Amino acid sequence: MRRGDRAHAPRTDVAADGRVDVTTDVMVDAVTVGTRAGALRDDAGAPSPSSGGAGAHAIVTSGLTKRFRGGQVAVDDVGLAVPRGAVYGFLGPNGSGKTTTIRMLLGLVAPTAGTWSLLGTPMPAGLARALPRVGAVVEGPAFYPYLSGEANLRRLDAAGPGADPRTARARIGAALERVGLTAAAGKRYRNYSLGMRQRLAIAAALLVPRELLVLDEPTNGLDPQGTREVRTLIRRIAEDGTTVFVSSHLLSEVEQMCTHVGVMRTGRLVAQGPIAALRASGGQPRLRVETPDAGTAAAVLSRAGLREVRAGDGEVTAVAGEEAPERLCALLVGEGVAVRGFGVVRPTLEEIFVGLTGEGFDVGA
Ligand SMILES: Nc1ncnc2c1ncn2[C@@H]1O[C@H](COP(=O)(O)OP(=O)(O)OP(=O)(O)O)[C@@H](O)[C@H]1O
Repeated sequence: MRRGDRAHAPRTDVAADGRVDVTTDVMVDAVTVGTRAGALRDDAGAPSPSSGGAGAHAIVTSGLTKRFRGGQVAVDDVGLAVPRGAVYGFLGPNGSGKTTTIRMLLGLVAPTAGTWSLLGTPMPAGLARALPRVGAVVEGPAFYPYLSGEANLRRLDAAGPGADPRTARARIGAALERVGLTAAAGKRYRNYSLGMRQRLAIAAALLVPRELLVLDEPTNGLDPQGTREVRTLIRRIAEDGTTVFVSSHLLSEVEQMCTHVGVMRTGRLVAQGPIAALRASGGQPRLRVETPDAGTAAAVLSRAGLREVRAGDGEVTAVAGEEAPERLCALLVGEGVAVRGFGVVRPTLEEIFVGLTGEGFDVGA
């Protein structure tokens, strides 16, 4: 990962506060961040929507923009690159433009500017060709409360394009099985928990084989149990080879189930890349010592050659470096430091985002 490299078609903006923001159309297997310092990425070629993203990407957008009547820019120059096989977390606070982006991707609303491709097919010309390979739960299908889950799927299946009635039973059975609702197939929809309802919606999207599944906030409003169920299901679907593009306003959730992340803030994509690369970009792990003797501990660690030693109230931190933690612990104790807690901590994704973008990450806002 190199700081300062510029991704494909870089554009430099100077904001009113003098902040220099280098953003890019798209990125590939790397982290791209709009930061004060500039873009951050690995060296890689960039996919382009017009070439269908070179086939390696399920979604590519370039300069995707939506300005609503009245002038509000909901999505501003967004360059997504979603590799095939990824579970891509589209993260951002409420109102940051996630749903509008998803609606544009699926052809539900026309972009004001920009280009995009789905499964290697330039849009919107290829919508009819690509959409049958894309499952989506955006607004949620309308289910009848008095019908069972299975009966609801039967209705949706019959209405689906090209559904062969001879294979409907097997198709519905497989979809229910896939989302873990076989045992509850005969139960009325109105008696389903919220988690079961969400899984049924996903089953409806999977009635035919899909290469890409797009889910808009699938765990919104679910209790912890329902959230776990949906998270597990998403992982399983991805293991079967389907690319999943899932929006969320919860960083912890994205961290738990996604391989890649794109972060939206006020309509702009401010960071994007594999979670592992993003984590690695956050710097080295830090040693954290809880002690009432912070001054002494800091001196001992400095003498031991540790960098960035910081003494706070009841704790000392430093870059962990090469030294074995157990040796450092023994050293501290040997110097008479009362060690109450000792560990090596990695920066959280939230801390990394703040470090990279220079802004807080208040996704709950
Ligand atoms: N049809 C519309 N007309 C005008 N403004 C709109 C319209 N749809 C969305 N917006 C505005 O665009 C911005 C982005 O909304 P969007 O729903 O895409 O965000 P989001 O990140 O999905 O948030 P949420 O999770 O709350 O839906 C918001 O300020 C919203 O009020």
